[in-house]
Amino acid sequence: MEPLGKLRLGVNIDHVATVRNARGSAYPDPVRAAKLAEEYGADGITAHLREDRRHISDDDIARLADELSVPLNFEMAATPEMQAIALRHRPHAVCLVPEKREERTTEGGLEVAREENRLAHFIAPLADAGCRVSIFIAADRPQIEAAARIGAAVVELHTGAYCDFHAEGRFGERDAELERLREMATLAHGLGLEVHAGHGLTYDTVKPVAALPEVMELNIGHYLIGEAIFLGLGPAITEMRRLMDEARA
Ligand SMILES: CC(=O)[C@@H](O)[C@H](O)COP(=O)(O)O
Ligand SMILES: NCC(=O)COP(=O)(O)O
Repeated sequence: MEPLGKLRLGVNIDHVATVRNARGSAYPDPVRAAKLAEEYGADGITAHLREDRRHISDDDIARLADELSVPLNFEMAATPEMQAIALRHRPHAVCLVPEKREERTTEGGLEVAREENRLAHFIAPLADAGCRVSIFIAADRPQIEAAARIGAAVVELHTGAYCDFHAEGRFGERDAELERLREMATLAHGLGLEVHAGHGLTYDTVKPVAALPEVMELNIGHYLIGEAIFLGLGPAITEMRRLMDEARA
């Protein structure tokens, strides 16, 4: 299958806020980073307002919603508090993610199959408000089928396991996970869902995911913010963009 179009890069700026919050200072400002990312070709900005506010703050979301020129992808847990915040700011996209307070980072995808009824009601007002509803999801058939049934517009496939296997040198398991991502991207696209992917992607792992023809957007943050220490944020994004384009050519 031919690639379905230009692969968009969403830059996640959460971990600029992590550095800021380590000192309780006003800097570095994630909104400034988002604007720089825009200048360097980010097609969108992703920010995750965690329930514990460990990085992005409510004020960051308000400013991002007001000040960005590219679409904001607002990641949040499926809670009434977060729904109210999303309805106040009406970002371009709302991506529902699973959250556990004790986790270091997002573990696995959202449980949709067992919560179909609740989630169908939860996303309806968001869609009515004009937000594209996305579900951060494991590469798992029943979950993807349930996401389609509840009327989500987008699924974002969790690439964390694929990246972890690569980092640990478990290449057989990495390749099996990539195959699962490939099959589930095809399934999701066939069900009418737009397919995104992200979590843990690096210069070493991005190309095989970028080459999946149904994937329309990658959301990448933690690695880019780390590379920004060495290269600067703009050049770090430029290099990621180059690798994505190379994989897609
Ligand atoms: C859902 C997702 O993959 C990102 O939001 C990522 O989780 C960044 O935030 P954390 O590093 O706090 O998990
Ligand atoms: N949804 C994934 C995302 O926004 C970025 O994840 P990461 O690159 O910070 O792991």
